[in-house]
Amino acid sequence: MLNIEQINQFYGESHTLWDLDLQVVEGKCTCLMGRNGVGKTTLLQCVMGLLPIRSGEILFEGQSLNRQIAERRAPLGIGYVPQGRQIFPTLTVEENLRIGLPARREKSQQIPEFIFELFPVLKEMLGRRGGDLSGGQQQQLAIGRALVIDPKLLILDEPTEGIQPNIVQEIGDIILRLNRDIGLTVLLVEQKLPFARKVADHFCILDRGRNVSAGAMGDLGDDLIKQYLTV
Ligand SMILES: Nc1ncnc2c1ncn2[C@@H]1O[C@H](COP(=O)(O)OP(=O)(O)OP(=O)(O)O)[C@@H](O)[C@H]1O
Repeated sequence: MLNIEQINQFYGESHTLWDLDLQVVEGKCTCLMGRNGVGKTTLLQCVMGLLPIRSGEILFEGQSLNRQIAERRAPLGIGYVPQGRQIFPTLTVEENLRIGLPARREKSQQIPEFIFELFPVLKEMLGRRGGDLSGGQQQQLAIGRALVIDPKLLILDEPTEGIQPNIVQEIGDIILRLNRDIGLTVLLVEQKLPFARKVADHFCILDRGRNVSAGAMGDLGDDLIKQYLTV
């Protein structure tokens, strides 16, 4: 569904992503892993059109995203939950959710009810300002906001970062439900190994901007973990 082919990315003169390939298979959950600073967020931002690539190609459903502006991603069906959530703190929960409505593939003025089935807390807090929510509730809002566009591919950047354990569990269950029951394709960055093992079918490990290993989650063994993931 998403094919990244030989991309190179630079911050100024600093070469950050090197000839990087990644395949995200339709209907599966792929977890991007690696230590801090290896380029995971940079890669997601390239996919979202928020950072330019110098060479290579990013294809979504066979169509090149290289020359498409960032705003085209949502109408094509790519939902994005950025690192740190980036909800609008002074807007209400409802206003945060409504932001995605114009980008829905099937136009609607209504926030889809299934978002409130997944996250009942958002319905209870519709009139609250985003900034007044707890970290876990903000993460649920960020995921809900990405789902408003009715995505085919959901991209999440460290959805469990700084979240209390019971909400981490809930977010894991929701990713599983979206992926396995509803068939949504998922690409996520995740550093917590048990969480990654629970939700993902495939892994891809980055090290210093390169894809150094990829495969089925069941094949992620101790050697790889020791070499590339433990601190
Ligand atoms: N705006 C920027 N300008 C210059 N260098 C940057 C910028 N953002 C990130 N970098 C550098 O690019 C490299 C990759 O960073 P990136 O945030 O993509 O890594 P990451 O794997 O997502 O790390 P983390 O797990 O800490 O979020 C790092 O060396 C980082 O310092």
